[in-house]
Amino acid sequence: MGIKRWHLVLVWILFGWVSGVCSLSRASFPVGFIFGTASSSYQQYEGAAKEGGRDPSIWDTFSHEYPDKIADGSNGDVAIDSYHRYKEDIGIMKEMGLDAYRFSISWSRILPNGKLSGGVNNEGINYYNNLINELLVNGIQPFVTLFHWDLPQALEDEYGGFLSPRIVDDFRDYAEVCFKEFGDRVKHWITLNEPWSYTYGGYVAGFLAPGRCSDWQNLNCTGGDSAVEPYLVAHHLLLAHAVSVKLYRQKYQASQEGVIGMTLVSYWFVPVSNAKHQQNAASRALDFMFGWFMKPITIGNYPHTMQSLLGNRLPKFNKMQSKILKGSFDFLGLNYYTAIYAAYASKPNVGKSSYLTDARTSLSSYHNGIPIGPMTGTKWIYMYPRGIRDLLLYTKEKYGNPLIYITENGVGDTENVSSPSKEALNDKGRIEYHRRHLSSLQTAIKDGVNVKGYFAWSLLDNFEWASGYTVRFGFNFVDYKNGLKRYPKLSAQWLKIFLKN
Ligand SMILES: N=C(CCCS[C@@H]1CC(=O)N(Cc2ccccc2)C1=O)N[C@@H]1O[C@H](CO[C@@H]2OC[C@@H](O)[C@H](O)[C@H]2O)[C@@H](O)[C@H](O)[C@H]1O
Repeated sequence: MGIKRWHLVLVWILFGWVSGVCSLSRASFPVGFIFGTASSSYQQYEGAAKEGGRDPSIWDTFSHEYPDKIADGSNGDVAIDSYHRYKEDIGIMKEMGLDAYRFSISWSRILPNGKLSGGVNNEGINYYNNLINELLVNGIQPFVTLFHWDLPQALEDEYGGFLSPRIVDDFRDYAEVCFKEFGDRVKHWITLNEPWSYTYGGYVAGFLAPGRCSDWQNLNCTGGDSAVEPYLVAHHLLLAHAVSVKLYRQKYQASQEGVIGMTLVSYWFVPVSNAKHQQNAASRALDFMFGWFMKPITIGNYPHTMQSLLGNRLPKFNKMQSKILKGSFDFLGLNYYTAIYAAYASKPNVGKSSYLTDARTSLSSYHNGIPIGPMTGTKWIYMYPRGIRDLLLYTKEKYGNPLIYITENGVGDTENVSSPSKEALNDKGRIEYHRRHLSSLQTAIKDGVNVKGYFAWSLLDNFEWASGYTVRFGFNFVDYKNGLKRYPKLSAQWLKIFLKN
């Protein structure tokens, strides 16, 4: 029986698929596409919590006062000691062939008591100058986040941190010190990392600092109101962002020629069926997580769904605030980890409101007992690579195709490995996760999404907030029991080859 035409077509398709998937490399992406890794100051990379003139952040307080809220009762006092080892770590980045490094500045290392009036800590300025200079001499671009959740404790004590509008001017003053001191060499600024996570973790569910939520939610919080405080905190985060972008554009951008944006995180929400009310539920879920911040920085106001469902619980922007918020980003940082099913949920019959139920949606990683994607080493991350493309296409279509950098994507291992064993370094699951997400990202680029870079979370294992050191996201293993020695995992070798070709 002769080879039929459709046989040839099938072979051609299979060959194309195999060569596409297997030969994915830097060359699969546009020339100039930036590949990097991401990190943050307190959470993972700095340590030296009490050294170099730094004063406590809310994470120093939270991890020391509530060790039971951290899986292994640990903290970031030493973390992985990048404060002293940054040259070694930059050597690892160079060896891997990375183009850029995203890190955050510790606010309380620059302004120990949070305010400009309290004085600038020159040891902090020196540390970050050394870090930035070492990156640049090694041909690595710094992408700098101003706020990655480690608020100076002094501001939390004085006026409740982001619960108060007073934070807006203090954040702007802090941002200006950074623009002045580092802006001649830092050309990519990110004002906030994941304002949703800071708000949700710190004021809705209470598992992140400062650990606030409604008492009736029985989540062992330190006080708070999950129906009101999250919307106040988010409002002040947005205003702090907007006044800092305005300052940068008015006073520094012309001479320093950098760009500034914000990093948002979102699930991709999959409706449990095509029924209209289920599709609307998924859309509402996106508004309450992504649109909550993306809409204000795009058009200067909150999503209509939030306005109609929340009424007076949602603060309002005045004309001036709306004006400075609208278009307050040159690029969007987008963090994507996983997708989740969204279903319609009726208004809860308990009289109490909470962000947890305000969107009238029920979220689950399972539908009819089937997970949304293969499980991974991290309990809330199910492999759903098409979600990065769907979220990018949604952003392109709904928010005017902005310039985007994927500023975090990654997966953690939770095996209780404590030594750099063969098994611990053999992280095939991480290779599969990143390869599949990069393949999906490549498709999104072909679909016309304006994405110019990808930062993996994370270069090194590190302190993972409520999970402490029990979850490992690094391409490089850190031996916490033996001098924080760094060991490349299999994924580090894979990424090095990916970046070379
Ligand atoms: N983890 C987040 C928040 C993602 C929100 S999506 C999903 C929903 C949810 O409730 N959680 C848990 C959560 C929410 C907020 C913060 C941390 C963890 C999610 O991660 N973002 C980035 O993820 C990275 C990996 O997060 C880890 O994920 C596994 C968790 O067990 C661990 O505590 C967390 O640090 C962090 O290291 C970065 O600092 C952070 O920017």
